[in-house]
Amino acid sequence: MTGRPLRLGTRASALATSQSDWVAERLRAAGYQVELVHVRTEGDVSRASLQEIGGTGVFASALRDALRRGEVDLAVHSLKDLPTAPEAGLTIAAVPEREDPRDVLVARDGLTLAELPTGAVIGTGSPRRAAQLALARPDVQVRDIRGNVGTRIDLVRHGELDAVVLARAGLARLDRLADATDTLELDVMLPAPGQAALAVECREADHELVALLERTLEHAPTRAAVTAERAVLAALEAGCTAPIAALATPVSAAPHPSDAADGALSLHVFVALQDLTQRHEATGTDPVALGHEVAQQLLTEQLMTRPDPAGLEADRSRPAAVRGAFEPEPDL
Ligand SMILES: NCc1[nH]cc(CCC(=O)O)c1CC(=O)O
Repeated sequence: MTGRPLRLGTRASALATSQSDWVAERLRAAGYQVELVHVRTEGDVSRASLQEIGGTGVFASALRDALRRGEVDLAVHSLKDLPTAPEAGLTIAAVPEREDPRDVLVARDGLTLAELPTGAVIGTGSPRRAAQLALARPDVQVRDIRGNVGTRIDLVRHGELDAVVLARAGLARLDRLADATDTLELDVMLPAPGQAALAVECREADHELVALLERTLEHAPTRAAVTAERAVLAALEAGCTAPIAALATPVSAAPHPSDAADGALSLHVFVALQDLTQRHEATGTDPVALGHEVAQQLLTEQLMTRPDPAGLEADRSRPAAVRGAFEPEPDL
């Protein structure tokens, strides 16, 4: 690590570049030399839908290959786009402090979600967002869209859609927060597991670099929160294919802010399975155990309350939750 700059592999998209630049700047401020190396990924090249090109991790895999081949030393991912399975030979050496995890609406004429007229068309490629929109506004239409943040906002600008839903963190990183017309509160729109957090990955065997990244970039409360959120995802992915939202926050009921450092987390989870939507909340101190506990509660409840297929067919009056496989949110 002495002498030679650290090679940070990045995709060329505006969001990936801004995230990589942010990490590079932090490392430079700590006294290290960093150079950015552009890596092309299948997710950037292909216009096919994410499901066609293989689902999870299409953006991460080319970066990971470059890491394993030794072409780059570290890579920055949006944590919510990373599959939960650990990657042999690589490690997430640091999870920096997350941004505001909420989703926002970018709507025409400065409209909020509540102000959109009946029948308004809202674009999103995320079954998680579609399911929660259907609950909050059963009267709007959800249209499946793809593309990076700029492309999505342009669909509203050009009048093809009334609104799109995006992660506030993505807009913040692109310095486009001014485009947001409404911040969706957590009781309306729970974010994806890991949303607004970054993962800084490197080779497990680069012990010096692992220690350097941890020292310079790691934020323990964010790591604990996303660990709980991803534990839910990992546990539920095995057993169901529903859209999943999860957010862990430090329990802040403590009378003195310093008491919150005892590590207690509150974990909120939303799952939409056909006509059945469930929300759960639990508190605990062990992130993985907490995630598994909530996943188990959801699976048990689902087995007990799942309506029979005939009932599902007959009851068309309920909000149309999304009937699709879980997919990590596409594009960028
Ligand atoms: N899958 C797309 C993606 N991946 C990360 C972000 C935003 C930043 C983040 O959530 O960390 C976005 C865009 C979006 O969902 O609006």
